Amino acid sequence: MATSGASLPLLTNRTSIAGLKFYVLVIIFLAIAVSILLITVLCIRRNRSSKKSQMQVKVKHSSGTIPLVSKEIVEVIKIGNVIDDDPKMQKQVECEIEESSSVSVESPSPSPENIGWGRWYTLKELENATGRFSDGNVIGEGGYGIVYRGILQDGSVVAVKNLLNNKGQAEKEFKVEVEAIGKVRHKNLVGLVGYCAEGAQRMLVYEYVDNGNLEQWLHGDVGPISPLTWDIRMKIAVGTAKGLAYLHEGLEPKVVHRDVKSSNILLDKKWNARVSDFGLAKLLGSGKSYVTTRVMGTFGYVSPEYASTGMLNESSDVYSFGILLMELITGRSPIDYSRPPAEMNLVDWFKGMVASRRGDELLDPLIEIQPSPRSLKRALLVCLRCIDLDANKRPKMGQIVHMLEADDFPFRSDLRTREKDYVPSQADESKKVLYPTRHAEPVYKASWR
Ligand SMILES: Nc1ncnc2c1ncn2[C@@H]1O[C@H](COP(=O)(O)OP(=O)(O)OP(=O)(O)O)[C@@H](O)[C@H]1O
Repeated sequence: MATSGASLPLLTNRTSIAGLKFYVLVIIFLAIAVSILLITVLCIRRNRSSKKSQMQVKVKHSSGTIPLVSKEIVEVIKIGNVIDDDPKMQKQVECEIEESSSVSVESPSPSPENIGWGRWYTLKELENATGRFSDGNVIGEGGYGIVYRGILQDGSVVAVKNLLNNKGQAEKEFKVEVEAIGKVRHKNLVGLVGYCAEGAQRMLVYEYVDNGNLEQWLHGDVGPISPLTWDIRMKIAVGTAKGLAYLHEGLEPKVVHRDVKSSNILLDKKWNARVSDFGLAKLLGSGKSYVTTRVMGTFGYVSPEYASTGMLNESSDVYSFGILLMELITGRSPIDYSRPPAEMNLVDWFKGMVASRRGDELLDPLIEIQPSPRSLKRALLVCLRCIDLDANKRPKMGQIVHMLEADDFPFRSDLRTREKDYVPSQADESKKVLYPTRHAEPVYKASWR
């Protein structure tokens, strides 16, 4: 009794904070603490349930005929030249070398009439098209935001990429993307049909490609026999090469994609390849390489010189294309930690197998009908040339198109190389084919368009 009696005057004492009594302050403090706690708990629960429903939606949406791939996108922060080797951290490389000064953060403010190449959509139009961005219309989610399927008022089907707008970085990428790809049209590229920039919202509206992406078909559950036959795989490789050749050689200024990978190769029902996601593309002045202010790409596909120096030109895309072609041949991911250590890195395993003349064992076991040895050798040689450590020795994308299509490649060009550059050993034909000492550059006709 004596104790509580003594504490009462202390509680009723006035404090120096706005002359409030001590007990009032205690009550205010407790109320704030309880509110913060409640808000935190509510936020966590909401977050969890929205993530869960998004996952369910993704499964629902693509469970038809397109296989699912479980994706964990993790950012890898690169310090200096060392790429983090932690397996858990290797899905995505995103290295900030220094803040870009060339790209303005201002929102574009076009009018529907003046953008020329497409349309500026209002938020309302895109809300209507996507059922208010309903979960049922989610196609998937990438590093830049959620992609929705939408039907415009004229009945055309589109993919609406709702960019994460709360990051300055996404705004910059948005502007780069719009300006770089707005006017680009090619049968092997996913066309941008418009965009929306309203308030804080930033959205890109693309043509809809209806048969999933290459990553899903290569690494999803397709059963014991892949629907991607050898011929289909080569068709996808050639189509991708044509799309990239157009970006590199058919535009002025040229465009380097910067994130060539299997999830960015969309497929239609006839297995035509459509290269998507120009979010990382950057316009380049012709004839010069370009030191970019940011290095971006996906781990496993990034060329060594691009990863370490930020030196960017189209040969970085050629390297990534080489990895993609390896992926098509082998059905393996560029980095796969579920494999034995010697096979985790696709490039190392691939080179080792070729060096020990076991090239035919590289073939994806899910391919039922084997390609001809000539066709396989041609593809293997193209891979090796694309991943040449000397970026200057890598072929151009237009040349790659011809190499992949030419019936007599590598045999004719290899013959020329041998005649001109070195005395052939008596080694077997495959060794000669796969290891020319210098790359012959046959004269290619520019027919890749
Ligand atoms: N035009 C399109 N038509 C149909 N599906 C698309 C289209 N664009 C993207 N998608 C699908 O939406 C999903 C997300 O694509 P997005 O390009 O945003 O990410 P990603 O390529 O998976 O990853 P990242 O952002 O790292 O490139 C993928 O499943 C992709 O196949």
